[in-house]
This record gives sequence, C-alpha cells and structure tokens, in this order.
Amino acid sequence: MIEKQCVSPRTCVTAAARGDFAVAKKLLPCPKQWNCSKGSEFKKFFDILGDGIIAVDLELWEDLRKSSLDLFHHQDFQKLSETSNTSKLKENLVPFLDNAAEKNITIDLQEVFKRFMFDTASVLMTGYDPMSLSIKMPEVEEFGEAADLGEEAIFYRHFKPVILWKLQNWFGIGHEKELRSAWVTFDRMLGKIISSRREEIRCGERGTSVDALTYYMKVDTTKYKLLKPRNDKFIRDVILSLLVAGRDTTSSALTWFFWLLSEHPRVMAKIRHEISTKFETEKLVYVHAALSESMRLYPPVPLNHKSPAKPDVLPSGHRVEADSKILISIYALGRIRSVWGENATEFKPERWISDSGDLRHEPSYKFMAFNAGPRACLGKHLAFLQMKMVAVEIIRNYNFKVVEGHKIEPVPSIILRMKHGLKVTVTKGLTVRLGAVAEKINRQGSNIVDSSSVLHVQCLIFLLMSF
Ligand code: HEM
Repeated sequence: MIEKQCVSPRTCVTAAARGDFAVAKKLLPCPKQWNCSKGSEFKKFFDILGDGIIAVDLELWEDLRKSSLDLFHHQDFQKLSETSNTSKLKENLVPFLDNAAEKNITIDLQEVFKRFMFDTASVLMTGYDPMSLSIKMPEVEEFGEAADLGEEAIFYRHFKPVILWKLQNWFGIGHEKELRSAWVTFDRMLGKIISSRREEIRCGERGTSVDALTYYMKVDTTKYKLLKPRNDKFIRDVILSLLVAGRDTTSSALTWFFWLLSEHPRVMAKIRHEISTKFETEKLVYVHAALSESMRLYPPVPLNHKSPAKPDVLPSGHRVEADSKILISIYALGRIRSVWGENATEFKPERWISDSGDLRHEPSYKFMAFNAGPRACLGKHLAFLQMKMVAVEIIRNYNFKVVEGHKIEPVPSIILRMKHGLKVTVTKGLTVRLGAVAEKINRQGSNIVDSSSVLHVQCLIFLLMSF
C-alpha cells in the first residue's frame, strides 16, 4: 500500500505530481511501486488515444509527463494561451453573443463553450485555428462531434463484457460504430495538420512557434528517450490527448457553472459585485470559489480509473488484487456529507473562502476534480485562468436566461456534459432585472430533471461493477 511503502506518502506523490521524479524515486525506488497506474484495461478502453499521456503508464508516461511539464511551464506557451484566449473572446465570442442578443436568438451555451475551447485548445496544441466559433457557425463541428460520440462509446465499454464491445467494434455496430468513425475523423484531421507542419518545418517556417505540435516534433530525445518526434502516429497520439484534455473538461465546467448561476441569483449578484470592483483575474477570489464549488458538484471528469500494480489495501481496509479495476466516483465524493458537511449538496461558494477572505485550500484528495497524486491534471492553472476570463467577459457584458422548461440532464459519458445542451437567451448590459431574480427564486427546482439522481444511479452501477 502506498502509505506503507512511502517514507512520507504525501511528499512522495506531491513530488511526483510536481515532476520531481528524483525526489519521488528516492522515496520509492521504482515508479512501478507507486502502485498508481491506470492499468492495461484502461488502455484497452481508451485505445483511440494510443500512446498519449492520458492512456499510458510507467516510463513512457514519465517522459510524457516531464516533457509536458517543461512545455506548460514555458513562458511563451503560457503567453500563447493568454493571447489566444483574449483574441478569441474579442473576435469571436463577443460578436457571437452580440449578434444573438441583437436578433434575440436562442443559443446553446454548451455548444458555444465547446467551440470556444476547441478553437483555443487547437491554437495552443497545434498552432492551427479551426474557427469553429463565429457568427456564421458551421453547422457541424466535426472534431467536437467525434469527441462527444467517442467519449460516450468509451463510457459504455465500462459496462459491457469485453468480448461484446470488441465484437460490436469488429462489425461496426452500436456505440462502437461511432467510436470507429470518431477514430477516422481524428486520424484525418490530425494527419493533415501533422503533414503540413512537417512541410513548414522542412521549409524553415514556424521557427519560433511554441505550440505543443511544434514542440513535440522537435523534442529533445536525449532527454526524453522514449518519445518519437519523427513518428506521425506517435505525434497524433500525443496531440489528441492534449486536445481532448483541454477542450472537453473546461467547456463542461463552464456549462454547469453558468447553469448553477442561473439557479442562484444571490451568487451571481456577488460575482457581479466582485468583477465590478476587481480587475485582475488573480484577485477574483469569489469567482474562483464559485468555479471550484461548481466543479465539486459537477466534476467534468466524474470518474477516475486506477489499477494497482500489486495486491494492496485501500484506506477503507478493503483488499484489492493486482490489476483489479478501481473506479473512483469523483461525482459522489463531492457530495459526501462526512467529507463536505451537512450542506454538501448545496451550491455554496462561501465554503471555499476563509475567515480572512482568502481562498481556502482543500487537499486534492478531498477535491478531486483535477485528480490527485502523480497523475494530477497538468492544465489546472491554465484552465482556471481561461474559465475566469470567459466568465468575467460574459457576466460583465450580458444577462442570460435559461429557456423556460429546458431540461437539464447529464449524458452518460466519461465527460459530464448536458444531454440537451444549455439553451439560453442573451441580452446586453449589466442590469440585473429584479423581477427576473424574484421569478427565478420562485421557480427554483421546478423544471429541473434531478441530474443528481441520474448520476447517483450511474455511480451505483459503477460501484457494483467494480466489486
Ligand atoms: C476544468 C478543466 C479541467 C479539469 C476538471 C481537468 C481534470 C483532469 C483530470 C481529472 C485528470 C486525470 C485524468 C485521468 O487520470 O484519467 C486530468 C489530467 C490531465 N489534464 Fe486536465 N483538466 C482540466 C483542464 C485541462 C487543460 C486546460 C489541460 C491542458 C491545457 C489539461 C491537461 C491535462 C493533462 C495533460 C492530463 C494528464 C496528466 C497525466 O496523466 O499525467 N487539463 N485533468
């Protein structure tokens, strides 16, 4: 068990998460002994991701993790993220919302966030802007549709006997049919981008590019021996994982956040007050608290998959065998009363704020939306920054109202999306209409399909399947 093997388990996993593998290894001589891998079954479920960071274990993962850390910490990469967010906001999101407000068009905020995140993630990871969000929105966003359907198919693999989904895949039927076509879409789209970048690099162009694609095509293999910068399939795997990690999670988080705000006018009023008095994103304590609170209740990645490298004992006292499948319900964890208190199911951003008015730090093992330990999310900081920029821009300039009677229901998927999207109408200006607030308070809970109960059923199924 990790607690028994480590001199100091917290130091060990924290060191690994930071990328201090030397420190981590001193405490635990071999990464295999961290007993924290995802296991061979995970790789089978997520075969579409190939050898990308999300799906692999051990030494290859270590090289990918360390090289990604180098990239994510690079000042130019962080600058690229900030400038692409700013320009997408000004040049695409604002004109899109202005147009919707002017023409009184109902829009799907979930679709808007997905496209926004796809465009910005694509600029950051590939240097290419697909322009999927614009006033003349292309009807189908190919990558997004493929990712959504692929993620649903992977979710169902968790329930089916392996032989069944393999046969379905072989014959191209059911959800496996969608997964196969998603695979073709990813290969085609990334194949084109990779070959044109190789050509640009060959011609001496893109010398100063800092996107992930260029970085991995030129990655230092004396430092990262297992990476294969010249292998197109390898590059496709690396970039696909980064794209999926950046796009789907952040758009899911923003969608649930905006829905929760529409249900809690008191929180919205406090956010409006904060953003009218503070102008730097780092100082937006209440916005940060509200985003964390939203992800506690609606974690974009609701499940986490672990597989012990050798027999182990969980902190609960349960014995687990080597290679057994352990699914942790992050969704359930965020709602447990003994962990979060009697008001665990309520949306209360104040729980994240200390008496002195600063942000209250919650350990990652308690707030697991970004995972904990060596495989913790690498993009947490970027994600918070991006979400705050988008939230502030929208809240400062627009009022939005969820369409009367619109059903809020989660899709059974490995990413917590809304089944029917988030349909809203938008108006310009900061004025909070008091009538609308009162009306909202009266309506609270009246037309919401209880998403909690749907997800509780999902969690229960998972628990039953894993034991
Ligand atoms: C609200 C936004 C986000 C949430 C909730 C989130 C959550 C997570 C979670 C739960 C994991 C662990 C997945 C697993 O073990 O299967 C993860 C891993 C990861 N995330 Fe994020 N993520 C977010 C945004 C981002 C962004 C914007 C990026 C990149 C720009 C990113 C990059 C990564 C990477 C590279 C990993 C793999 C880490 C590893 O396996 O070592 N994430 N994220």
